[in-house]
Amino acid sequence: MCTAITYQPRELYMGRSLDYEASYGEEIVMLPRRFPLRFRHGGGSEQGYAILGTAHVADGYPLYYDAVNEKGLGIAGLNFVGNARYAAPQDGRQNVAQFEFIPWLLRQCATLAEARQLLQAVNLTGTPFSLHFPAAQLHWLLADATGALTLEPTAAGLQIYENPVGVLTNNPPFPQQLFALNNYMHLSPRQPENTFAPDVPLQAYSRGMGALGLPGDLSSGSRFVRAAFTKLHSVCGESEADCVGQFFHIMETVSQTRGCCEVAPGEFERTIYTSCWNAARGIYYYTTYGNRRITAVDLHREPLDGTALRRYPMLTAEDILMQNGGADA
Ligand SMILES: C[C@H](CCC(=O)NCCS(=O)(=O)O)[C@H]1CC[C@H]2[C@@H]3CC[C@@H]4C[C@H](O)CC[C@]4(C)[C@H]3C[C@H](O)[C@]12C
Repeated sequence: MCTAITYQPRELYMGRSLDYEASYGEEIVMLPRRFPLRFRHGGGSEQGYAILGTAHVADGYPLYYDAVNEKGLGIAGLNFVGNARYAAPQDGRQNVAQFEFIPWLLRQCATLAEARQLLQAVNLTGTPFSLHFPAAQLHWLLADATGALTLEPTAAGLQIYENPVGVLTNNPPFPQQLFALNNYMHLSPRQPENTFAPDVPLQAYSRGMGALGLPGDLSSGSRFVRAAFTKLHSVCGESEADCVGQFFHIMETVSQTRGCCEVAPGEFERTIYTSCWNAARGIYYYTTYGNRRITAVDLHREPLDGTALRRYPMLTAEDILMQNGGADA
């Protein structure tokens, strides 16, 4: 499972959690403007916008999970197993294999409006990257500071939905996830009033009772509602650190603790990493299951006009500051 959100207290922050039982070996990967990209079904580009995100690099190719470009357009791919359908390559159309979708899009689009335009013509194919990597069944959250879209590849082609809450999880398809919010319209960060039976002496005996009924389990549908409620009521401070910290707090409400979701005997899903980028500044922050210290890679400290990928393996060891009893104590 995974959850992706946008969060825009002022500037736009966007990111995702990746929940899985195993890691493929994720790295923070910067693709510079002049990295030559060849597309599987023809064509390529010698240059375009620089991209920063999480990828698994295979044979020198960045298989991106989520990323942002230097213009602030960002995207995250999440599992959509059982519902994603890709097409076969077709003559006369722009054929893009799903594994090259993120670099293909972020390389050439500066804005959501440009992306929306370009997506009209795309034919997303199920072409596998290699025998080792069959096509992942995904859907995507795509956003810039003007808004967010959900992209779902179906048998009828790529469905493009406005995403007014800026949240995406896995199944069911996005329209059903969004519809489910209707069931929770009574939830509130304020204490409830007794409309149940005013003549019965009911009391709000604990804080937080306005959100009683917010689903607490780990299913996709429940994480969607919980992330939306938390994000939409989130209040955050002014500084970059305040906003980034608050973003990770929102994501903690949907994080997976090893042991609570068994996917095979003795195998458990966990939140392998959580990312958060400041779209305008091109700073990519992340935490991992093992290391909760926020680590960052800044696109603008990289050689943007380069030709070679720049790679930073994710840090996965806990980094605990011992505050007393040190050498100089
Ligand atoms: C497994 C992850 C989703 C986690 C998730 O949601 N787990 C819950 C299952 S459930 O939905 O709740 O049942 C997904 C998310 C992004 C994916 C990569 C995208 C690039 C590349 C595309 C290629 O085609 C295949 C290899 C490739 C490296 C992909 C591997 C894998 O597929 C990744 C990591």
